[in-house]
Amino acid sequence: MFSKSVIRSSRVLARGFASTARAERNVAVLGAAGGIGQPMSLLLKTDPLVTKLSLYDVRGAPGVAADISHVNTHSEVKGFEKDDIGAALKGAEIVVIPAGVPRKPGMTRDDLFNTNASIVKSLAEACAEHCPKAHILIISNPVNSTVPIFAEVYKQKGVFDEKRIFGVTTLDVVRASRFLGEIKSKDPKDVKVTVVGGHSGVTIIPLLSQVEAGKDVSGQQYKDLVKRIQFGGDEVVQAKAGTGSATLSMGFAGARFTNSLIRAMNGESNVVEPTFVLSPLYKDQGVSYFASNVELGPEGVKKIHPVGSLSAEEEELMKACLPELKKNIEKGEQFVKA
Ligand SMILES: NC(=O)C1=CN([C@@H]2O[C@H](COP(=O)(O)OP(=O)(O)OC[C@H]3O[C@@H](n4cnc5c(N)ncnc54)[C@H](O)[C@@H]3O)[C@@H](O)[C@H]2O)C=CC1
Ligand SMILES: O=C([O-])CC(=O)C(=O)O
Repeated sequence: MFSKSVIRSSRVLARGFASTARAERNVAVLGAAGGIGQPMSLLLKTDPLVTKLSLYDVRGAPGVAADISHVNTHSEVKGFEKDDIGAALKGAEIVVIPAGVPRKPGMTRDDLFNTNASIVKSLAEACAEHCPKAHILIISNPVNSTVPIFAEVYKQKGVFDEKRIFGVTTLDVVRASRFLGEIKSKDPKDVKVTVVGGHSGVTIIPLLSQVEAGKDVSGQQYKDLVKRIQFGGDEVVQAKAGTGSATLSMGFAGARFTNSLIRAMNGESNVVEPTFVLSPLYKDQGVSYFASNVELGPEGVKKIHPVGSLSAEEEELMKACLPELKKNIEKGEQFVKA
């Protein structure tokens, strides 16, 4: 699953290992025993760029850690019990957060707000105390609200750094590439679709007009493809029939984003991923967070790319996205301010 540049980067690290210290990259996962947490932690264990993995959950993390620690890669894995979050976060450079409840059929992501807002707020308080400089990768839904919640807690604690808080929207990008590749009979690795906006329903905007393979998709096929990308999460929720939402594909997507960030932290240039961050792009319309292509660097966000030129259809998608996104963001901010 890792790109040629990762393999190159890890070989550089491996070559340097005999004579120089390996770049330490400590990753903590909060919610590590869950449906996403387990496969994502396994993939992180297989990532040569991760050197230490701290697995935390309110239940079951030591067992998951014991299991994963037997995989024969060089990284060290430790599991932490409910009351040990401080120890789990100590020294973490990247904290990936899939803690919280998933959807059941008939629910929207916003229906998760009441439960997950409190979980994310308490985890933000713990991160602010124990690893305020770590990069934070938020997976817990509703991402459009949980990212502002996390940021507001950090502002209150005086440790906010807009460059280090990311909403993980990689699954939308993974789906867009897979679904477009499928209808065009192309290898998804050659079909890179930028997905902008947020992470729920109409706030998800795939920019198909900017991809060679997507330019000529039109009419009903275009509508169906956009709908499938926007509501791909529902497809999985329905198929799982009450037992949860996407976990395995999300584990893959979360590990991919983490790997991209580490490569950028290790000095690789031009590492670009769509992600939901504090953004100037639609600030004038009251939308303070927005997912777009972001160049990553050692300090996190290096450069936020503009969305580029939009087709008439994409302009319409943007009109539907912005008011919904604004509402979701404000709801998250108000939760902490109140
Ligand atoms: N950003 C995205 O693209 C996606 C986000 N999600 C979201 O990810 C979240 C997790 O989904 P699943 O792993 O399927 O759920 P799950 O229920 O299988 O796992 C969640 C884990 O979080 C743990 N947890 C609960 N409160 C915690 C706390 N305070 N501290 C640490 N751990 C805590 C639980 O014990 C459980 O092990 C959901 O909110 C879901 O909607 C799911 C798929 C894609
Ligand atoms: O649909 C859900 O609830 C989980 C999710 O965010 C996704 O699969 O994109």
